[in-house]
Amino acid sequence: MLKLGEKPLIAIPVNDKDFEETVNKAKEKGANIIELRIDQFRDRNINYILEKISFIKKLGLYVLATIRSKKEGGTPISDYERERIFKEIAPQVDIIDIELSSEGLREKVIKIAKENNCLALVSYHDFEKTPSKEEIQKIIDKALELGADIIKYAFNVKTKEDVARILCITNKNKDKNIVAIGMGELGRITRVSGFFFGSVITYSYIGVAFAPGQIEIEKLKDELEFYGLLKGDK
Ligand SMILES: O=C1C[C@@](O)(C(=O)O)C[C@@H](O)[C@@H]1O
Repeated sequence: MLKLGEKPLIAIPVNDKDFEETVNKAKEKGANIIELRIDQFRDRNINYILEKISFIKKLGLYVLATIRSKKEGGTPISDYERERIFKEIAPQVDIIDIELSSEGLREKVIKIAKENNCLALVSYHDFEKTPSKEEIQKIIDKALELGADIIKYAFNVKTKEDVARILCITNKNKDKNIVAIGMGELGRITRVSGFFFGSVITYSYIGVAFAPGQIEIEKLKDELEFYGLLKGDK
């Protein structure tokens, strides 16, 4: 099983366009996790998805399965379809991502993850703002109450105070498995510095960024190296 917190983990989101080329490059460039953004796949046939998972695992990379809801930046897929896909692929993946806002489905998906020895990653995205520290703490506490193994929050950063708030609340919760992301240019710094404050995974990219402020993997690795993070120093 994936060990969190031992060293910074780099996740590369992919869809099924240029899949093998991107995943091979991710392996070559030192990524640890491939996030399958199944919501962006052109084909969501189970065997097609399982082939992708097998390709990733043969390279010794971990698989994070995400079927992002429309309201949090994904594409329109029914909860029934999302549950069906997660059920079918759970035995083969390492982490499953489900939004805190997917009420009803979230409980089922967390149960599916635990029944299949996957880590349940409960995620929260706010593309408008960075909430208050009290609101962020409520997000963390609710995710934990639901049984999350990992809590991810990705907020739109508008000010340096937003950056400070994200890092401080992450530091306050560093005993938990937190993935802290400040989205946008100003938030970019969190994608490296988050590891100093307890964040366990950062999302990078090869080719085209999946979200605002992502850092290309070679530049990210240089920055992690420069700040002594690759040695596991926190
Ligand atoms: O939730 C996240 C984080 C992310 O949005 C980012 O900001 O890097 C990228 C998404 O693919 C992933 O599911």
